[in-house]
Amino acid sequence: MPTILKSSAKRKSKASPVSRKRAKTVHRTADDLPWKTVSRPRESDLGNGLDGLLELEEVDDVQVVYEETDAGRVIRFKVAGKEDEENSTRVEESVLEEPPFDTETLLPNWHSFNLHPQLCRALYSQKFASPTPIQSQTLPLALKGKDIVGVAETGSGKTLAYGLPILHYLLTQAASLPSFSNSNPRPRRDLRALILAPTRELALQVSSHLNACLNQIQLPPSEQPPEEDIILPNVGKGKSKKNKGKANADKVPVKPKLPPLVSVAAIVGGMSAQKQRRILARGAHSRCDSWALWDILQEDDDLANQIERLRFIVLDEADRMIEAGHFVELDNILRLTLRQSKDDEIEPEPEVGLDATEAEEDSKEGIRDGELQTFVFSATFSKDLQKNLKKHVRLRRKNDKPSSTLDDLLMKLDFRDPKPAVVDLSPVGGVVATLRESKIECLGNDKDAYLYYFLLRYPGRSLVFLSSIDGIRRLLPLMDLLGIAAFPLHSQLEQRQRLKNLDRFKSTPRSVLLATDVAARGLDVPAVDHVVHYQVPRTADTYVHRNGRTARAMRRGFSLLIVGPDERKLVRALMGSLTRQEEIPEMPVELYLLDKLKTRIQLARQIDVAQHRMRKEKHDRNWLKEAAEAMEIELDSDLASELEDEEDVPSKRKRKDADAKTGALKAELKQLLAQPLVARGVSTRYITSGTTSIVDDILAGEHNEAMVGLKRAEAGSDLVAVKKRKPNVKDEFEEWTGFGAS
Ligand SMILES: Nc1ncnc2c1ncn2[C@@H]1O[C@H](COP(=O)(O)OP(=O)(O)OP(=O)(O)O)[C@@H](O)[C@H]1O
Repeated sequence: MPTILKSSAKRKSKASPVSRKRAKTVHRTADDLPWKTVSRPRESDLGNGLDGLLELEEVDDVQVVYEETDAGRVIRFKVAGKEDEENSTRVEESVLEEPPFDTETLLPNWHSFNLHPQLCRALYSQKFASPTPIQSQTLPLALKGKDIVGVAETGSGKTLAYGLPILHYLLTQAASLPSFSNSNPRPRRDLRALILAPTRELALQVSSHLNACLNQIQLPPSEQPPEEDIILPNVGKGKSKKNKGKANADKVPVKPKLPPLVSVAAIVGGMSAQKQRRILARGAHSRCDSWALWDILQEDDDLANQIERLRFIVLDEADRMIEAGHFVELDNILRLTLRQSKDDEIEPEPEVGLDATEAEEDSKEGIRDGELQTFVFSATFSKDLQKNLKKHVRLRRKNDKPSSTLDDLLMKLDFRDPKPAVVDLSPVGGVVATLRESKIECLGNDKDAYLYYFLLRYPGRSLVFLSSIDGIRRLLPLMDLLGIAAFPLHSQLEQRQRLKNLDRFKSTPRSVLLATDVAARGLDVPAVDHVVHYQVPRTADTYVHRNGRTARAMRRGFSLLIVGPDERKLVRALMGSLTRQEEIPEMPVELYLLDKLKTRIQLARQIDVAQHRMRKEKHDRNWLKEAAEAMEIELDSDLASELEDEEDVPSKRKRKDADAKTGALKAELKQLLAQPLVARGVSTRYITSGTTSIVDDILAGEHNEAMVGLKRAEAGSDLVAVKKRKPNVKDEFEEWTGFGAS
């Protein structure tokens, strides 16, 4: 039995003796009863997964009443108060007795926005004392109905910048809906807001971020579900004759739970289509969707109609959407949001600049009541694009061609606001102030050793970006053999596995996520210490977004570029594209230790190759037999004996030899891993002697555990001084436009 404490039950237990006394009997569903976990002595811990048997729950002050109804004998649960119904007050009224949320005192920095008190309560409980700059600049505009194009650095709180105005609107609207009553259960809610995100993880993350605000919501008395009793199967013996032949009381369903006031759901690919339809059928107010939505829309006319009546549409990481190559689906969804009457072509407006006076102009207009409001957010929008957006915003499309550029895409958006506000808070050079960048230049073949060195030298949570899935598949077993906790994340993993790996990464403080750029955008893992670019990214935007997985919400972060000889030009071009004046500093490396690590890596590679060969041989031997078994056919006797022959004595011996060789390599690696890595000049025999004394560091707890003789240090604290870039090199940068970089 799950422990579900509905808000009213919670309040009841907290209520003072006076309000308890005044509380009246309230009917609850079995799940809604105020269950409490039964405490038990520690000795009773059975272990072995049997604990679940002992997770008992109990409930107090509940009266079980049997009642004869037309449907037969039913059980009703009554959460009893002290007084009878006539001279009592509804327990929910204790809500009214609670002081309303005092935003002015508790959240003075949010007060001026006049957000719904329930949202303020949620912000307060999440300890969001002040709005971030993008939130404080966009909120007033959004709340007065402006369409917004928002650009701000990674990790700066863009989700709530668009999420809060949506939730505020929906909560305010919900308050004006008719209240519950037995005769008026809340009707199924329409879809009011659609948030499109480029990756599944991002869609799920946005959904949980917004739900974190909704989870705090306490319903006012008028919005509490009607007092409905749960009808459970008839357990009594005496079924009245009268009811025989009528609807079988045993099958009387439990009344469905009423949906919450506002809900957010994620529709993502890789989830069962049935489950997604169920989510939609329940009627979520607002949801974070991705491409999977289009599949459902094609079969659901009702939902398609709801899209036409949306109140909000959001494109999160809009520039990535066009890269992801899903123009067709996106176009189709956006086309549904067009209003027929507005679909006519409108002459382009004269071009206007993006100066301060314009921002003032922007704030004058807005959408009309009930119209669709559009938010487009990203950390990277080119200035050109913003200008084009301004210039063409009123040029509604007549052409039905799919979008291929961000300009096209934005033009597909049916901005109702004649002058959408562009709020551009992108940092100079594209990098947040709390991020430290560095690079290592090395031979391509040495990248593994440098990565390994970095992970040991600066233990923490590191997100390593690779440009290919094959690269991840190669690196993963090496990490495993070297004893480093590493998890993969790429598009060829099943969705469940992707989420599981992400969770493992989040919950393992010293771990590595080996990811493709599927993880570059939007992912909010608060404690990522380092981002490593195993390969130099192909565009400046990708560099910015990858780096944005660390140094989020004003925390410190570090990024490392591992640059092969053939990538140096690319790095220069990247810096030019970001209009950087200074070179990225070099990360210092103890080359003496690096050589030792190379030996380990070499061994790990040999083991991996040997294991791979063995697996492949086994697979080749077995596949025909397995295929035959799967198809339930018998192999031709000649073929069968041929396969048997392959199992002859010499090949068995060969396999045994190979096994032994791999075992020996593994033992050697194990021995190497067990030996401490000792920095040059350190005596391990007499730890107080040598050129570097390690005793003091050990006593002060400042030593690096994996590398004896090196102090524990934060990545970036020991970077080599930065050189100014040469002017002639700068010219070369400026010519480069990146590989599809905006
Ligand atoms: N007002 C606030 N005060 C403190 N923290 C906040 C506030 N608003 C949001 N955050 C936190 O900041 C973190 C980053 O927020 P969010 O994911 O919205 O950033 P973002 O700008 O969308 O980043 P990206 O561009 O990488 O997608 C989140 O963990 C969020 O909970």
